[in-house]
Amino acid sequence: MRHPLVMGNWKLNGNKKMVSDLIDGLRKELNAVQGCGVAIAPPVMYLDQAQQALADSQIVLGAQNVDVNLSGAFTGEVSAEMLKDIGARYIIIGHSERRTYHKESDEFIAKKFAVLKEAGLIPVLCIGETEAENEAGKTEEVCARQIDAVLESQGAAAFNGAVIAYEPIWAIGTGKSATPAQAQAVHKFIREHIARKDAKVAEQVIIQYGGSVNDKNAAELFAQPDIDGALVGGASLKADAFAVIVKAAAAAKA
Ligand SMILES: O=C[C@H](O)COP(=O)(O)O
Repeated sequence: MRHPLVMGNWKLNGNKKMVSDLIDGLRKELNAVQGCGVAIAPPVMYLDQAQQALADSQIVLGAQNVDVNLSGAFTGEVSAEMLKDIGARYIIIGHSERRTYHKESDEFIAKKFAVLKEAGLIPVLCIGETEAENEAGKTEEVCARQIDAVLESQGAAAFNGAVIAYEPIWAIGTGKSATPAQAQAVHKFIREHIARKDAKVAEQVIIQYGGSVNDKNAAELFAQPDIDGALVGGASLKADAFAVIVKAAAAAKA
């Protein structure tokens, strides 16, 4: 039985006070929630502060990126071992903002996936199509290609214990979420695509939806059978809104 996971991607936002205030708020709001995994991915600069603030809570630390290299002359990078050392567990890779602004390819992201698995960390593999691809009817083709980069290099078993976040790019930060039916159709396709290689792996893999998830639309998204929680951007910066999303996931999958 899959458990939902709601993860907050803080992106390039925050400062020391905000980290402290937001985590205080989350701890209060989410104190008694059960049945839904919760993670936050603050900017790398604040991971240590966040980990200390999360002590003895059920909220798990995550991170927004990782390098493919483990150590050496790679200025500005952060390794899987460093993330592990600091206490992070869920690591976002392949976010469309990195694919776009940092020109990360499917193959490069697949390498990050392998590095994280090797380190015992949990990849949160973001996939999703642009608006033009969506309008051209290429959503499934794009998602399949992005997943295949991992499937073909590492096999279906690599998705054991991993997380996929389906994030249509046209829905990110736009206030225009995919409808529950639209998202469910793509999630079902993703699960079936993996099931062609390994049905057991496909059944357990957590497939989050991301893209303008908020406290108003979360419940109807989570009511869909293949939507296992969310990767939340903007709404993860407010403790009360994020808590409503987490509680909606817990209630939908109880
Ligand atoms: O990683 C999170 C996604 O990019 C969604 O961001 P958003 O909730 O602000 O649309």
